[in-house]
Amino acid sequence: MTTQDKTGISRVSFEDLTRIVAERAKADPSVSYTAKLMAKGVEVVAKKLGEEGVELALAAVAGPKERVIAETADLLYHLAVLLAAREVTLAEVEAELAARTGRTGLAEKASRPTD
Ligand SMILES: N=c1c2ncn([C@@H]3O[C@H](COP(=O)(O)OP(=O)(O)OP(=O)(O)O)[C@@H](O)[C@H]3O)c2ncn1[C@@H]1O[C@H](COP(=O)(O)O)[C@@H](O)[C@H]1O
Repeated sequence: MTTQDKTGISRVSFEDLTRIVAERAKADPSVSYTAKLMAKGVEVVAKKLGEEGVELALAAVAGPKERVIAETADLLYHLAVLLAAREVTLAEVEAELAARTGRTGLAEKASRPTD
């Protein structure tokens, strides 16, 4: 699920991360942080997501770019865990995003050839 771009940099997409998290949620909590966190229940998962959000906000205001990147990765991971805990699929979120894009008409503009 890790891919490499043209410059050889390894990447994991958010979509792939949600798949990894969904898979690890079924693992033994003694070997998987994901399974251990999910076993604590949605309240703990939600609290963790809130903490990571605050950490990213603080880094954005006063931290170096590397810290913002690291805190964003933490936030995205914990968001993936929260979605798994609430059995929300990324496809459902993407459909909501598409509906919003449709409301602004930007989807039509993006696909229309330039004048
Ligand atoms: N992306 C992540 C990821 N980001 C952060 N973390 C963990 O999130 C935890 C939270 O960081 P904290 O500094 O708050 O740590 P902590 O105080 O020990 O955590 P708590 O006791 O408060 O829960 C750390 O233990 C990190 O290891 C992650 N754990 C897992 N993943 C991904 O999930 C996959 C599966 O992981 P396992 O479930 O552990 O197999 C991995 O291959 C990764 O791709």
